[in-house]
Amino acid sequence: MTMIIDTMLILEGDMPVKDDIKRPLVGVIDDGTKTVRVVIYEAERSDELAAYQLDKTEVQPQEGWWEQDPLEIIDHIKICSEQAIAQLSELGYSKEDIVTLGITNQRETTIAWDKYTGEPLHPAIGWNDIRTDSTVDAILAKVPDRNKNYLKNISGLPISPYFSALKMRWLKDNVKAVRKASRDKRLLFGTVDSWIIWNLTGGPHGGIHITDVTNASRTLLMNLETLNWDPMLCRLFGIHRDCLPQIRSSSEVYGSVKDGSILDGIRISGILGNQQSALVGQNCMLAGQAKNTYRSGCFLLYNTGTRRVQSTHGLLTTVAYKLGPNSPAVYALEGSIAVAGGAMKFLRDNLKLIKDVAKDTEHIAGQVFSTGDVYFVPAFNGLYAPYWRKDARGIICGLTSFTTKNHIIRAALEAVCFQTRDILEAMNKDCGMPLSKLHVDGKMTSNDLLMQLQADLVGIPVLRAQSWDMSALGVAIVAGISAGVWSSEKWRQHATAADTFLPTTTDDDRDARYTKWKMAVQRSLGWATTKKSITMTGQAKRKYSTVSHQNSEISAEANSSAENFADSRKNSVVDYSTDESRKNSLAQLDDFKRGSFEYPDEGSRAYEELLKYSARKFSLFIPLQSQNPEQTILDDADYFMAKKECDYGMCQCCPVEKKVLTNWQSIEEIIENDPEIIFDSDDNPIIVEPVHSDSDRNRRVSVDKHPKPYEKVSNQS
Ligand SMILES: Nc1ncnc2c1ncn2[C@@H]1O[C@H](COP(=O)(O)OP(=O)(O)O)[C@@H](O)[C@H]1O
Ligand SMILES: O=P(O)(O)OC[C@H](O)CO
Repeated sequence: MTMIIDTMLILEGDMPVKDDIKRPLVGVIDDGTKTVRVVIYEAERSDELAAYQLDKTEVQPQEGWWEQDPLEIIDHIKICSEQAIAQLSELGYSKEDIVTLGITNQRETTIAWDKYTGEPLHPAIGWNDIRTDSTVDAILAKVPDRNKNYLKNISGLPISPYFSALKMRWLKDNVKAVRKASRDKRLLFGTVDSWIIWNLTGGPHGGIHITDVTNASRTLLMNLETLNWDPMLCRLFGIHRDCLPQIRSSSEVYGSVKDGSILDGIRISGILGNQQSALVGQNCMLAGQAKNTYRSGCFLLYNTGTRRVQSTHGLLTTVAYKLGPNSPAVYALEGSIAVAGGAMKFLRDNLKLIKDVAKDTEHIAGQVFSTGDVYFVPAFNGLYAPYWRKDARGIICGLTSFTTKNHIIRAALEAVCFQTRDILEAMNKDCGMPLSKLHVDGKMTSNDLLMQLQADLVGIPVLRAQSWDMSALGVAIVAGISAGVWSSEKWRQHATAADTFLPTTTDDDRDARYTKWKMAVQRSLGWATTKKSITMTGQAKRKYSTVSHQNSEISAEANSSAENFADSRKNSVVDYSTDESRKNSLAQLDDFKRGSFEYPDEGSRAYEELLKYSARKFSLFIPLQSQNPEQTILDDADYFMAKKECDYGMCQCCPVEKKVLTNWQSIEEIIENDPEIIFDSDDNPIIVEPVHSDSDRNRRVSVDKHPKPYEKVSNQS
């Protein structure tokens, strides 16, 4: 084959460029949950010219906690950039051909750092981290009816551990260095896009502290209408605006790289959260178009144009993109699924059922024709949309003596498809119009079996994108548009799906299977009990009683005996590590008429032993106030679930208005009347409460009123 070379374009020593036309290049930094990638595109082209990626170190210091090293992200970016740029020379390009950079990133993951030293003050708290369970409860306690949707009208989001405001609050409450930096006015907060851009543009030496509307819309601090930090939300979560980045559009020139790295001098002109970026990459830029990205999690975004649709079925309202400072924001409804590909890694790493995620899931699950009625709900960190149940936990149900690992692996794949159907059902209800086809992307979509199952279980064609990585492409387009090298119109012609999977099932089959899935979901709800979160969050010393189901009254006399018993044991070292000693300790408790039990001092060996073994072995721990002499474990779970339904506004019994209404006046009141904990110069907590005069007590606080003066009430060391 003869290759025609355009000598005008080729410098001595260079290899020919693709199509013999040398185009400007657009670089993308894509920080995902598990990997950092640098991709380089030719402008107006969806093919990757060069790419390099590195895996990140996953740190799970406790159950449910997911941390990342912010400095590793920056180091990986440097290495990936060097490696990707090195590939360019073989293609007749050089670094100088990169005219601009776009940044796309895992959303919600939160970093706190010192603006003068650039040091991270804590590892990044991952989007899927649920350490903030108790922070959520504390915030819910402040809002009427503990309604998790109370802030949805302003922010588009429910109050959930998923979003950054909760992570920021946790950092301020739990990390001394963060509190100190806040007091010294050195604290900067940001999602990963902000951290990366601040570092690229100079860090402590003039780095710019910015984010874009898509990332900001995932913090629970941005007002969806003003597209700015909402003063009420900032006060409710106790986050000072000075710590937060400036919110910019998704497509404009923000500045240039000034970090001495290989990228130095290149301008940055696009930022998009990775799911919004995939929406653009999939060319779903008209209202009514939707895409689903299957990676560790799975995220279905439905473009609603410039209209902000308020979901009443558990979806989020989020900013899809804003293509320039003067362009209008385009919004989307989002269904977020916490665990999709993550379940495959669980099968590989935890259950050891497979060795290679990509090969084995498709091959092994394909050896059976169905799951044999097995359902797998991978609610490892609770369930996101449309349920928003942080108390859900993973289950595999329907096991029989015929079940094999093939059925379980197939059930894990189907779980991704059923969760997608959950989202589509909610979207149909919110938008009133069923989706006619589903555009898909993400690494998992290379699994043909999964794609066919998806079409079969949702009953609409599934259109797989040409490349799995639409997230990187999306931000390349918006960065290219603002740099004047990419026209979205021209690019649209390239945006065709590679494969289509058509449904092969009947409506009845599909619906019967889906009904069973919902039964499985029901069974996963309410599983995480208070006992569990105590173990996970390290909250200490609460009074619990071990409950025997035949046991009835706890008289005042019994209580006082139990207290004496508890007092006498509080500081003694108890060994709970053997069955015998646990049995003895329980027998002793029984001797004291199964009364209240005081936890030993936190940090003592007895305490550690108790946490270690009680979670697994003790019959049941529930708070004293909730005792019900008649109850069985199942009754207790039912009670717990019914209560949560109401708390979370998911029940049928509460009126709809109650679930979505946000009353500005009462938010103001909540903030005004909420005692706040601040810290003195020695880092001792001081509780301050608003000063109330008698005449204040019955008066509603008006919206535009300045905060009341605070009075120091007590010192707690
Ligand atoms: N062929 C496949 N079949 C099923 N699951 C897959 C396949 N390929 C990748 N996965 C899963 O998809 C996810 C891919 O995620 P990836 O895009 O690498 O990272 P991120 O965590 O940054 O989203 C992983 O959790 C992996 O288990
Ligand atoms: O990196 P991913 O694909 O896991 O994306 C995570 C999402 O942005 C979380 O909202």
